[in-house]
Amino acid sequence: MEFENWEPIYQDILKDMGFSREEDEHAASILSRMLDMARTSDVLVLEKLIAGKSVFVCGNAPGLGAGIDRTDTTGHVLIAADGATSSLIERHIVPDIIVTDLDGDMEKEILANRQGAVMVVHAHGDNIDKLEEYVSQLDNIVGSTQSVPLKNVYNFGGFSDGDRCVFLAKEFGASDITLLGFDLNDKNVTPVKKKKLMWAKKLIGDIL
Ligand SMILES: Nc1ncnc2c1ncn2[C@@H]1O[C@H](COP(=O)(O)OP(=O)(O)OP(=O)(O)O)[C@@H](O)[C@H]1O
Ligand SMILES: Nc1nc2c(c(=O)[nH]1)N=C(CO)CN2
Ligand SMILES: [Mg+2]
Repeated sequence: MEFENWEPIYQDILKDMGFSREEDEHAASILSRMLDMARTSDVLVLEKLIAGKSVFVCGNAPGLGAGIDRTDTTGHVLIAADGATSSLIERHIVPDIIVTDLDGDMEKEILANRQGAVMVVHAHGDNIDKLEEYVSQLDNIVGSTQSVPLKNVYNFGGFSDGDRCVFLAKEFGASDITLLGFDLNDKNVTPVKKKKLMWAKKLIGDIL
């Protein structure tokens, strides 16, 4: 997605959530410098995995486990949103791609990464400590930001991990996208999470 089309939505999200663009941009520049020395993947790897393929995007709603258990995912590309990785790994399923701001079960994400999952690692104003802790432990990393893209830190559109998975699948030309483990009206969540899910509902509704 072109940043000029994403920017007005991003500004609305910042205002609603009370997040700072300056802090997001600071985090992106820190990630960019880290990636100069980290084990990265070419962004074309994502295109190769996704283009023309049928994609399952896994969100971390309580129903994810049951959703996976009644779905045959073989032959499909699996994209896991951060915490959703755990339910997959517990079932010995390795996602092809993990989209993460590094606040899921990182032990499980590192395990999945060692078994081949490409990591789309997101920098924002509130996860600089996580970037410092985990980037050096990961392999096959593509950097992402919700603000202005940099040479090695991309903005595919989307805000929280789940909706960024859907934007990623769209950006790289998935033939179709199926959501598993998404309950965007979940009432058993904190007020901040509720707002994030509301934005996810709007953003996904606009592009799916
Ligand atoms: N009911 C739900 N509860 C949690 N996540 C959900 C739900 N339904 C869909 N999702 C999607 O699953 C994604 C991954 O969930 P995860 O719990 O790892 O959250 P996150 O994006 O890291 O956000 P947070 O900053 O709140 O931790 C979310 O970004 C969200 O889009
Ligand atoms: N600044 C900021 N940006 C975010 C945050 C957050 O907590 N702070 N959480 C997200 C969830 O994936 C996505 N983006
Ligand atoms: Mg997260």
